[in-house]
Amino acid sequence: MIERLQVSNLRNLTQVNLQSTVCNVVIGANGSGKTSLLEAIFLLSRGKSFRHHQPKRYIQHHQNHATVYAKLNDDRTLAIQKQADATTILRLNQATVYNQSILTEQLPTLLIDPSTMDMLEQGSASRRQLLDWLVFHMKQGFHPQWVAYQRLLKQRNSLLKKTRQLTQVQLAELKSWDKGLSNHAALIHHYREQVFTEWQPYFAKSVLQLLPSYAEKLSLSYNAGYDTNVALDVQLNERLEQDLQLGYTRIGNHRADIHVHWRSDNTVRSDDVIDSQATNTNTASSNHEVNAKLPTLKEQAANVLSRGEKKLLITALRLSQLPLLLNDNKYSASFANNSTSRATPVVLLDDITAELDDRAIGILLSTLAQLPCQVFMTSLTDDIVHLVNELWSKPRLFHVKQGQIWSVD
Ligand SMILES: Nc1ncnc2c1ncn2[C@@H]1O[C@H](COP(=O)(O)OP(=O)(O)OP(=O)(O)O)[C@@H](O)[C@H]1O
Repeated sequence: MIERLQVSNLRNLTQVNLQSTVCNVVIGANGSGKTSLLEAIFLLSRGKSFRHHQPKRYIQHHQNHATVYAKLNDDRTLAIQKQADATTILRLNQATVYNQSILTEQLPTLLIDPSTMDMLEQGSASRRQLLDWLVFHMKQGFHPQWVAYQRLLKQRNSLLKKTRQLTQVQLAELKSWDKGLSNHAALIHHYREQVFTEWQPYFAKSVLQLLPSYAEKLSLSYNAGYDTNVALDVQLNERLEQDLQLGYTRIGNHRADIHVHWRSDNTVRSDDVIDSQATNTNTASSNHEVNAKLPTLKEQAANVLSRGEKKLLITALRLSQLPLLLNDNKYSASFANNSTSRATPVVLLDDITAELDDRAIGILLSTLAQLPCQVFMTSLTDDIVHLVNELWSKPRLFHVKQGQIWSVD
């Protein structure tokens, strides 16, 4: 859990130094710096912003670098410095580290914010990242495979981009990359599929809590990005001509996706049946018939749900990952070996009241309050403070104005 957080030169946060607790509520007007605070924590955990890829966008104007430092409750310290030329300096317990995944492992962050609310309609990247966040934290072997796969994919794509006609030497090189890609792909798919299978019942439970009228109607499916019954290199070989024309690799783990499906109830109530039969004098059907069958409709949930319901669905997708991660033995064991406590996930909830009604906010917060995680939530008003006080003991309340943050208690 983050006990102390220091941020400097990130957007309008010139110097922030705050002591945090399990539940932290950050209140301020539009443009005051609330999201920037969550962005700082996310940057420390993931090495990138959730708003802009280029550091110069979030480094404070006229400054060379932005820095985020956190001291955790077991005295571990984490720090990141991002420079305008995208150079990154990472520190764990004051020692320089060269791999962001080391900090990510120490500080798992889960973001629920309005900008990800169209992830159901967008391309597959954000949905794939959702699954990969879980896989990263639950399967230690996943990350090295993923890094190796990405490296080979990059080489392959730059060759495909360069030419439409391969020389014999290039073809041989491409085939050896494809072999490597195929081996990594099989393992990446294996990890993803395992985690996906474990995730499904947790998702169903979250839907039951957050969207009870859709319980049993919403389901998840995982698409590996290629036909997993055939080795990836065989498929890449078969469609090499098409990839050469496209200039990139069309199939593989990098195209994996998660879909949320909505399925209609295929029965209608008995009185509906009676009503519809009343207009049909020729029918011989009995009025006692209870369940009439209608064809089951199935389509992408995004086409059916309202905006508020979509937000709840995305919240359910993210929130359902936390109890799974916390119940996962490997996740707990990996931290038991070399530290006094496992990493407490940090949930970042931006603009909590946007598009959610009071009932949904109540369910979301009470679900979070039951999980052993740390929460930073932002809000324009203090309407939620009363509820937060009921659910958490000693939450901390912060006010933000023009990049200045102070604790109210
Ligand atoms: N690179 C930058 N340097 C300095 N200030 C910046 C930079 N980028 C953005 N800002 C400013 O930082 C301020 C804080 O933005 P932020 O998105 O954190 O506000 P917010 O409190 O979350 O607002 P809202 O409630 O409207 O979402 C904005 O006023 C913005 O103009």
